[in-house]
Amino acid sequence: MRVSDRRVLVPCVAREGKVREATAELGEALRPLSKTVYDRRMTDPEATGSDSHDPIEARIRRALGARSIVLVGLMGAGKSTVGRRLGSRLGLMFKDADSEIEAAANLTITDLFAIYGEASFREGEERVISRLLRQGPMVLATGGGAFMREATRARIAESAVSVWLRAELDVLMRRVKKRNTRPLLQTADPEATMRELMAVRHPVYGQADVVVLSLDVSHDRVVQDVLEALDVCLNPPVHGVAAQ
Ligand SMILES: Nc1ncnc2c1ncn2[C@@H]1O[C@H](COP(=O)(O)OP(=O)(O)OP(=O)(O)O)[C@@H](O)[C@H]1O
Ligand SMILES: O=C(O)C1=C[C@@H](O)[C@@H](O)[C@H](O)C1
Ligand SMILES: [Mg+2]
Repeated sequence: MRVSDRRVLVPCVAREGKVREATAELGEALRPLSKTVYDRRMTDPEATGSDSHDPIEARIRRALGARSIVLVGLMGAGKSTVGRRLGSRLGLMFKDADSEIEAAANLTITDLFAIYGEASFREGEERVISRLLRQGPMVLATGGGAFMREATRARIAESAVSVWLRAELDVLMRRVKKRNTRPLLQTADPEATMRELMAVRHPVYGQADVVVLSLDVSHDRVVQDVLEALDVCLNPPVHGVAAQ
């Protein structure tokens, strides 16, 4: 089953640490049981799709196979810092597209924008992400604008599970104030700029497979929310099937 196939996969939304399933286009009864769950249900009709003795990290790794986890979202959402911790929980390599672009160009993003302009940065970003996606499985933190590019979204859908780290404006602004290395926010009114970016980008970030709120809580709490949301998406609980 492909995660990008929304006809069969339930998009998941984590709200305030509590993972819940959003709408599924297919009814629950149409979702096939895995052989293991089917066997377990012979003796325990209440059994669900996940095995409590099987650590969440192992379940996710197994369901991912060769696919990567790609984090998307605005500047300050936590893609880099949460992503690194997520990679370490899952035993997956972590890559940050922004750092990879800087390494490839031997320039900072600020200098790349200043010398070559944003359009050239975006082309480089598309190429770097495409290369990284071929090197998975990994946890990949993208730059805030990367998912806005259709070709990049298509590549991510083919070879990864995408996670939108969604944060409120005040949380983002508190976080981005720590550094002045983001060219797009070097404006007279960075908060207004961020608000405009939210209006344009949120509908596109909303195409990600999984949405997790990046709340004003510890990094580790957000990592746990991402793991739980991924688990629900990749290993959906089985409900509503009558006992045999
Ligand atoms: N859950 C969190 N709790 C506390 N601080 C956080 C949390 N998430 C992110 N931060 C802090 O916010 C800042 C930005 O985080 P991070 O760099 O991970 O964001 P990003 O999505 O990669 O955006 P950018 O690439 O623009 O920095 C960092 O200082 C980070 O430590
Ligand atoms: O949101 C954006 O468009 C950007 C975010 C950063 O991660 C960098 O990729 C760059 O500063 C552009
Ligand atoms: Mg980052």
